[in-house]
Amino acid sequence: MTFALSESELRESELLASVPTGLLIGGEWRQAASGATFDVEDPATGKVLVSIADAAAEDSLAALDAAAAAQETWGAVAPRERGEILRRAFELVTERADDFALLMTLEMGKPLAEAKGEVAYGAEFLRWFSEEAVRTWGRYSVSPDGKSRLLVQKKPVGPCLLITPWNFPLAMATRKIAPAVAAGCTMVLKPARLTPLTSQLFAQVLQEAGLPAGVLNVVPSTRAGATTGPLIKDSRLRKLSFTGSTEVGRRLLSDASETVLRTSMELGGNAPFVVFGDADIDAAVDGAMLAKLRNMGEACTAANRFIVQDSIADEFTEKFAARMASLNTARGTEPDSQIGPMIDAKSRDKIHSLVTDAVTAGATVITGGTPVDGPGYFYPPTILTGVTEGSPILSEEIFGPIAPIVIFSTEEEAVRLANNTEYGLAAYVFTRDLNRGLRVSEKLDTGMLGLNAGIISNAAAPFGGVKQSGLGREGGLEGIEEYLSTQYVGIAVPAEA
Ligand SMILES: NC(=O)c1ccc[n+]([C@@H]2O[C@H](COP(=O)([O-])OP(=O)(O)OC[C@H]3O[C@@H](n4cnc5c(N)ncnc54)[C@H](O)[C@@H]3O)[C@@H](O)[C@H]2O)c1
Ligand SMILES: O=CCCC(=O)O
Repeated sequence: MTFALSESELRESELLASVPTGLLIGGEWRQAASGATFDVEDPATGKVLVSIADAAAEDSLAALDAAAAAQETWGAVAPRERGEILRRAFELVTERADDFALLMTLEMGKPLAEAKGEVAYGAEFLRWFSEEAVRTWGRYSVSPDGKSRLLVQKKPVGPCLLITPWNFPLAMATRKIAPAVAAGCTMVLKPARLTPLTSQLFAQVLQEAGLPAGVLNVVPSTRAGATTGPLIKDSRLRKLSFTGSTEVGRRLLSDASETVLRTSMELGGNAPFVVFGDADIDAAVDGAMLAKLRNMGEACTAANRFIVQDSIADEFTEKFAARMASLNTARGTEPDSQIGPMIDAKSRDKIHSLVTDAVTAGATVITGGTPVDGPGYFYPPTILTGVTEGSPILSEEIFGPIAPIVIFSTEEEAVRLANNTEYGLAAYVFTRDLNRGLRVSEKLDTGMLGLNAGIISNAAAPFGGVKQSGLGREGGLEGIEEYLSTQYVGIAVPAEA
């Protein structure tokens, strides 16, 4: 007996069939040397979407050979030409926004509307760095004693290893690839094992946009450490840019120290969301929904701890809980889906154990708190009150739609609670008092802060953290600097004619 595919199933299978399944090495799509492949699954159903080549060390070394061979020629390409490739890639990604969005929803689970938001956000890095490619300024100056001249010039840092996470499969890739292209670097990209398909499609689009062979090489793999380790030890590699957990970042930093490899580390977060008694409560609830539920809470910028002043805590909690409880949890391809599945069973189970530990320690569940039955790794939006200080849910990155609320009474206490974490990526502050907002922003140890704003990500802004949230910045004027090295040339005073 045969069953006809529905229109949406047909669209999904056509799109999946169009994604390259090989490794991209030196401009060619090829199988892994061992012939190994791995399955990519849909987290909403657990079904296999497609199988792709599984790179091992010999493949990633071949990718580095290709990147190293292409570096000199690529570094000499005119900045305007590099910028125009990025601009064409921006246009192609934008034209194919529906394909990229559906692919991300299929492999990562986020609702289609969110996936479309990520396409727009991810594409902005291509546009932004297409404009920055021609602005890598050096300088020429007279030395203070007048006895020489100082020329400072910027050069591409050289072949880079880029390692990306699963939560924003397009934007985390474009945020690294676009500045590397703009700066004239060649690359080996190792996308996350759980979401390699978006990077595969994006690499194909870059080829269409005119990126020369060998500039970008892509090696999806199930053995991340074994595949990338030999590259980190190889003196031809000049830069490692990693986005992922603090735990893995710490390990990579240690490995990179052997060759004193230049690194950028975009790591985990534990963002406080502070609401003062003088805040516009409805605006704070709108902000809380964005800061907590963007990407179902699977974002490094996600509000992880809600720190709310006692005078407005009941009103804020009631309004926030009503909004959280009203959301529809469903496969991201369903038109009414607002919350898709968590990425995998391990992630869903970790979230649930943080919730149950908090409850055992005395917290109250206001809404949610129980995994959704059935296929897929769904967890409902959840609010906890009465969470005790020292509870793991306040110190660990939750990475799910859970909002623990703690109450404070003075500004000093709010700052102390907010800073009580090893992380320092993002924070959010809601107050009508601008002076207070600025005063508190100066006291919070984070790389980024939303003042009366629940979303801060922007290609034109320097994204990154302090403390154990990482090193370096992506996006903004700063982003291209991560891919440039500075060379100083001391020049004798020009001789008299
Ligand atoms: N600061 C940021 O900009 C930012 C952005 C997105 C995600 N993140 C963080 O990423 C984490 C979620 O992503 P994840 O679960 O994919 O993180 P992860 O650290 O498990 O994996 C990230 C990437 O590193 C690879 N990897 C894992 N072990 C490795 C090893 N030993 N050697 C080399 N590569 C290795 C993975 O395959 C993946 O490609 C969260 O902590 C989140 O906060 C940070
Ligand atoms: O997960 C963290 C990255 C999210 C972002 O770029 O806004």
